[in-house]
Parts: sequence; C-alpha cells; structure tokens
Amino acid sequence: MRIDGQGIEKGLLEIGDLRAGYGATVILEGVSFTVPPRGRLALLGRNGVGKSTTLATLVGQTTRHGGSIKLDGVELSGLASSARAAAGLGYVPQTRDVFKSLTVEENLVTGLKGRPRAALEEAYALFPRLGERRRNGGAELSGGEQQMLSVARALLGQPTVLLLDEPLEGLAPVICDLLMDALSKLDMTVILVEQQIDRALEFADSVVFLDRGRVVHAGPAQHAADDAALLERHLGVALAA
Ligand SMILES: Nc1ncnc2c1ncn2[C@@H]1O[C@H](COP(=O)(O)OP(=O)(O)OP(=O)(O)O)[C@@H](O)[C@H]1O
Repeated sequence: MRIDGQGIEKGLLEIGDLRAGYGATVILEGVSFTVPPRGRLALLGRNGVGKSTTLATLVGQTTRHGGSIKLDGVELSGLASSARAAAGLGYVPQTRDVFKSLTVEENLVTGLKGRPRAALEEAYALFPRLGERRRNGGAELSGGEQQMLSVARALLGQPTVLLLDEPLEGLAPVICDLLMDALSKLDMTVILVEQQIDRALEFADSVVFLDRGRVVHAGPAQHAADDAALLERHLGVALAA
C-alpha cells in the first residue's frame, strides 16, 4: 500500500469539466471523473469519441480549453508534460514509444529518471522476456515485446498513476494474457483505454464511457460487464457469453 507521511494514500485523480482538443478544435466537451487511490478505471467508447485525447490531455499533449486535472489535490493542468510526469503521471501511448535504434536495456535506461541502474531488475522481474532480450535492438522486437518495453519503461519512473492507451492492440491472445497478468499485479492507480472490452472490464473496478467528448456513463465495471444493453448502447458490442 502507498501511504505518504500524512497517512494519505497517493494516486487520487480528479478530472473536472475538462475541455480540450487540437488547436481551436474542441474534442473533449467537459469530461469529469474521479479515480480513487489504486483504483483501476477503464475508459471506453466507440472509435473517435475522445479516449486517447483524454489521456493525451492529462499528460499535457493537447490544447486545453478549460477544466482541471488534480493529482492528490495538486492542480496539474498548468504544468508542462515533464512536470506532470515528475508529479506522478506515467503514460504509455498507443504508438508504444520504443526507440528502435536502442537496445531493450538502453530503452529502459531512458526511463530510469535518475534512479540507480539496479532498478532495471524491476522491469526484468515484471517481464522476464525483456531480460532475455536485453541486448536486442528495439527494431528486432515483436509487437508484444515492444509493448512490454513501453510499459516497463513507464513503470521505472515510479508513477502513482499509469495511463495506458490500447496496450493490447494488434497482440496475439497469449501475449494479451501475459500483459494483463503483469498489469494486474501493479499496485497503483490505472486508467486503461482498450478495445478488448471483456479484458478491460475484468481488469478494471470502475468504468467511464465516453461519447462525442462527453461522459455518458460512469459506474462499477462489474455492473457494466453484466449489462448487455448498456454495452450495446455505448459500444455497439455485446460481450462473448
Ligand atoms: N492530433 C490530432 N489532431 C487533430 N485531431 C485529432 C488528433 N488526434 C485525434 N484527433 C481527432 O480527435 C477525435 C477523437 O480522437 P481520439 O483518438 O481521442 O478517439 P478515441 O476515442 O481514442 O478513438 P480510437 O479508438 O479510434 O483511438 C477524432 O475525431 C480524431 O480524428
């Protein structure tokens, strides 16, 4: 459990009336939700509704038009991306962010942020495959290995909140199992954007559905998993029985 000096658990994320987009184009029309410390939120919705934009806005990579982003009571929205990372936001973008010209280990070193090199063992313990391939170049890795590397590098920065944008995209089911097993062991606040709804709802304890830049439903993940009509309404899909 993560407890700070005052006995307050870290990782509380409070998003209030967030409006953001790209330049003058507004995509998020007022998004609000809260994730408790060590909570796991699945952020779901059809294609193009603003899920990736929400994560990118949290880390300061879009144009913010209004609203607040508070982590443990501290307002982050006026800060540069690097300061938000230092405050505790870890981000794994959809693009996977692997340096192809560097080895696995060199990629991981870029995530150490001043921590001793011995901390690399944390990454190899979470994903033994990365340890086996530590001297391989980033370009030689499979999609699954690249995703493990991207997640591991973000974790080396010791975030209190991890933001994951479609980590399972394009991966074989056996690799999805491996990745989700590793993510399930993490003891931190997580926001997961994912198209594999069944896996996302199994992982998460709460869910937010977006539609056209707005929150259209928020509640427990288990309730959503049991409510076929809700899933159909917001995602246009039904879970496999
Ligand atoms: N860099 C960008 N510049 C301008 N518009 C963008 C940019 N990135 C995304 N958009 C637009 O913002 C809207 C929301 O996109 P976003 O990627 O956030 O959706 P999403 O819910 O994550 O969907 P998907 O599952 O397809 O990734 C879309 O209309 C998209 O075309």
